[in-house]
Amino acid sequence: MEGVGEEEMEGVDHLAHERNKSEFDVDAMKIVWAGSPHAFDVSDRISKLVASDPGFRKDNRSTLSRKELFKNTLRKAAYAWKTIVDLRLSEEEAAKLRFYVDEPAFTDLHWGMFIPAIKGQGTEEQQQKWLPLAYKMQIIGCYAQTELGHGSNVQGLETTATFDSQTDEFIIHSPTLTSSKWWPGGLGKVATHAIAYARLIVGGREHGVHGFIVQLRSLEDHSPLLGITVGDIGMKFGNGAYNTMDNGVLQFDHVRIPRNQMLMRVSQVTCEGKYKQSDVPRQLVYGTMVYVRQTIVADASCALSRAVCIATRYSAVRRQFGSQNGGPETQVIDYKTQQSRLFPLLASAYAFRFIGEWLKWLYADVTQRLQANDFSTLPEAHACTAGLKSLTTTATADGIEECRKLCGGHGYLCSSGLPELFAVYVPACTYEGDNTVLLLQVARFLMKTVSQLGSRLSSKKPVGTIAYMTRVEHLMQCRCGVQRGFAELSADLVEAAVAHCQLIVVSKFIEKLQQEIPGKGVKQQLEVLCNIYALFLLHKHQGDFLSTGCITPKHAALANDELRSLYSQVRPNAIALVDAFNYTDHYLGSILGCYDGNVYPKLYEAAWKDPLNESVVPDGYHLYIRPLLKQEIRTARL
Ligand SMILES: CC/C=C\C/C=C\C/C=C\C/C=C/C(=O)SCCNC(=O)CCNC(=O)[C@H](O)C(C)(C)COP(=O)(O)OP(=O)(O)OC[C@H]1O[C@@H](n2cnc3c(N)ncnc32)[C@H](O)[C@@H]1OP(=O)(O)O
Ligand SMILES: Cc1cc2nc3c(=O)[nH]c(=O)nc-3n(C[C@H](O)[C@H](O)[C@H](O)COP(=O)(O)OP(=O)(O)OC[C@H]3O[C@@H](n4cnc5c(N)ncnc54)[C@H](O)[C@@H]3O)c2cc1C
Repeated sequence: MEGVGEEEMEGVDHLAHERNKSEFDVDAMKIVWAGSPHAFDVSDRISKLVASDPGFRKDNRSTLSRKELFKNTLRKAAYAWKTIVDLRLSEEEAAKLRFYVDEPAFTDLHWGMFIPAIKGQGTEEQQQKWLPLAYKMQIIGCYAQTELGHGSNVQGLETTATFDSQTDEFIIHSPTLTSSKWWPGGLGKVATHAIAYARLIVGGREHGVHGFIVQLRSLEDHSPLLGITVGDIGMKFGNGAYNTMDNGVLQFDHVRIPRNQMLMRVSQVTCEGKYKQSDVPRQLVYGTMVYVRQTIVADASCALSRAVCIATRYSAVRRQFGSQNGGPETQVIDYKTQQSRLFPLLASAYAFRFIGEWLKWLYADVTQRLQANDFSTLPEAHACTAGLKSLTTTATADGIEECRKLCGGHGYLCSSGLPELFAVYVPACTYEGDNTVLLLQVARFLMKTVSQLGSRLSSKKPVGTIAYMTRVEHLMQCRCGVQRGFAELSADLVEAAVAHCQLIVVSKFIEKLQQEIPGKGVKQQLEVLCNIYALFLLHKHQGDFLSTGCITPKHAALANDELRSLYSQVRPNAIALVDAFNYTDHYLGSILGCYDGNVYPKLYEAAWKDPLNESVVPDGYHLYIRPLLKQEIRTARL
């Protein structure tokens, strides 16, 4: 490294003056962010464990070829498993460890979808057989639903599962090219088993899409089993990024599996070839998606807070213009324009944290009710998970990109961590349900509720997240008909669905503030953030609020004045508010966001480590540069 003194690299906290300005107890806020003292302890311990272990180093990802990258991911997954076993980590600690390793891998799908699918849709017997193997990773599973021709339209899947009563087996088959499974993570190169979704055919009759446990690869030598064609679907968006994952393609050629490998909690096929439906609603076949959507909402705040932490710290370090009498220039975080772009994202990170917490509670509640055969809250749980997944992932992906822009040119460097964060995160707007398709589900739920409000026959009063509807006068007077024009009005209905979900986020943030929150100044800071979140939305959508007569122009102006004042209140606390996320430099993976704010020497040093700088004269000079300079280009071999 050239030109950087040791003292500039080590030990000095360049953000100390910012930290000294804060007006609240950061340690208490860390507990609020983590959810509880216990959750903080686990998260803090495990994040430090991962950060201090060279086996989990991740700063070289963008320079590796796909093959090297993938092999490195396999190594890390194996090393993570060894660490989990050696240290006898609990399930909670193990999940945190995978989280802080921070690399998309087949294990996400194994633990995040394969196991939950068996738990949610398998019978007791099936769970007893498969879960111990999966927990010990003696089998590795993926979730194979999407096909080349159909993803959103699950009922349009073409793979078939035909019951053969002679052998007591299902024959799993891909009848067309478009029925090839396409996208499942972990499928391409690793999974030994899949939960494959296929149209069930019994005695010549079709019974819709069901899940089946299918072995794909030999447990001895990993070769595909008879009738299975399987591979990776190729490079995806961004260098490094999600290419650590082996999203796969899979074709079945009349693959036979025993009858007891159909997931039979929701419906069963007997050995005589009888199809039986349990009392539970058919939609429970979609249960794994509801579960994962809920975890995606909980994770959105992690990705957004990470980007916000980077952009906030860097905005306090970066100075441009405004030097007075040769003094320092202005920190860019002091520009009102920077604040008006950054602080709503900081507020969103906190808002999404709390909505994630609440959704976890809602999911646990609906699960408990389902076990007691109470299905009444399932439609609301579906609408909430679908809608909030859509809202939080869209806002988070857009927010990460905005944070990159807030960091100016340096935000475009891979060493800022933001390009990779965006590339890894943005598919969340598509997987587990395209965000528009999911909002249409919310709209459908809202319209159904409105039509019931208008019906004299219905005695149902809306409760939970739709209770407010009884207080909206024109909705109460609405007389159904809404279902008829649904497709025509769908673009507007999607906007209504977003507004409904925003209302949930704001009201749950307000509810959070009604709880006791210990720690000096902590509640006050959260109140400021909550007001920013709500007023920013009001400001952004003031056209809608004004045109519907919900507010007057005077209200709109007052809201905007208040917003500016709130930004000034956040300013001295901004660094402490992102410190409260308690992220290690390893997890952040960003020179711009490093804790000590010593950005420039680190950027300078990192540049010299780039493989292109290994030689002063680049490879290719003699072939392509010198002939150009010497005007010998016509004779050069190109
Ligand atoms: C810890 C981390 C964990 C895991 C790792 C996380 C991420 C790893 C990265 C990636 C993994 C990605 C995995 C995947 O992407 S898996 C594939 C996901 N695919 C989808 O999400 C497809 C989206 N499509 C659908 O969900 C459905 O097909 C859709 C709901 C759009 C339409 O279904 P269908 O046509 O059958 O239904 P409708 O006629 O519209 O509705 C009928 C009825 O059912 C209700 N409904 C629909 N879905 C559900 C549900 N999930 N739960 C409950 N109820 C549901 C719907 O509202 C209708 O009700 P009603 O109006 O009363 O008739
Ligand atoms: C990184 C990644 C990982 C994935 N992992 C898995 C996995 O592990 N397992 C698995 O099974 N799948 C997986 N998927 C697949 C994923 O679930 C689907 O891609 C997703 O559900 C969207 O479906 P689609 O691709 O068919 O999109 P499409 O439905 O083809 O969407 C294309 C466009 O059409 C629009 N559209 C579609 N239907 C409607 C409608 N009714 N009304 C209005 N507009 C509509 C959409 O909004 C979108 O703009 C993964 C995908 C990605 C990108």
